Amino acid sequence: MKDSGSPGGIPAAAGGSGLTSQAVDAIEDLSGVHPGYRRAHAKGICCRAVFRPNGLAVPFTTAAHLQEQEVEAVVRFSGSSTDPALADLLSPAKGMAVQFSLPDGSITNLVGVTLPVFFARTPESFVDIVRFVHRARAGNLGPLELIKEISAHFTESKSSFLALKKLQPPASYAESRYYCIHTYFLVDAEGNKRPVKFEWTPVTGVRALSLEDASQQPDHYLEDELALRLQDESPVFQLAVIFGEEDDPTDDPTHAWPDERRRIEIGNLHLTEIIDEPDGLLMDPAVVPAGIALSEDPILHFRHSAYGESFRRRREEH
Ligand code: HEM
Repeated sequence: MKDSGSPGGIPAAAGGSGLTSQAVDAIEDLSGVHPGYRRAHAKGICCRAVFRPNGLAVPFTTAAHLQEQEVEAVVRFSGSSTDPALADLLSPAKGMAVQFSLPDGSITNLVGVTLPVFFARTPESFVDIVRFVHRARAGNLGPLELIKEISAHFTESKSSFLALKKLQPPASYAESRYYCIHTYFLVDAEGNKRPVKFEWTPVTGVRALSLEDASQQPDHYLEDELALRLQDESPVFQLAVIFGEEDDPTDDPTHAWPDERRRIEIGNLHLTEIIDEPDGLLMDPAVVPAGIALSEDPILHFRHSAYGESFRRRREEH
């Protein structure tokens, strides 16, 4: 467990190793520094929410927010770009980060995106790929040529870029499915550990726009749409856990598990209202409570220090 009790989940390791700074520098190079903004997923909108667990996770985990008591949460939806001004349509992958407030005053986070797999297997290859993208863009490659080039150089990125190519523009942040990608372990009262992945699915289903419709939307249509929607309704996401089996990799975020794995719905998240971003919000996916353990996935561990470093930089700029 990492820092789950610290205020706002601020990692003690902020400041980071050489590789952490290199990774954050490499992301910054993509569109320059935008003072005060997150170094990735810069553009976003926050909501207040309530998570109501249904008790079906109780045999598998002692995690406080997955028992039977409802907990408050903050949700931040985002576009993946490093540029906070980029139009929604131009950053294809979207994020949904959820921070649960646990009964003992600590927090835990689940961070998802609209792609089922990540493009890098290790922090080192993350840095190589981001630098490669930067160089290739400078050489004026179009988006499809860029994907082709990256897939040719970095075979581990293939599944992720295939999924990216298939992504359609979402109709709404509230009508998209979000994958938390990494493996975590649920830990039961006897200490038994089971590998799982988490997924958020909107109860009203997933809906995309045609390219023609999307091209007519205003630049910030997803934020506008969510704000309007929340005036009339309270969108609901189901949280699912998917159980890994014997040979399913638990340390590789570039690799999806087979579709037929056992899956249970363990609770519903109700979005209630749009709010300003709470001060000090940091969605570190490595902050987990008792009852959940991190897998050995090196990307999951690296995100702890990279998010801390981005947090430190954006806070200093305020
Ligand atoms: C080496 C791998 C990765 C690095 C270096 C990285 C880097 C970052 C950074 C620097 C931020 C901004 C953090 C902040 O200032 O609070 C961020 C945000 C985010 N990342 Fe990653 N990331 C990585 C992998 C992933 C993966 C695998 C996912 C998919 C689940 C993901 C989804 C997100 C989302 C949704 C946000 C926005 C969080 C929020 O709303 O606060 N990232 N990432």
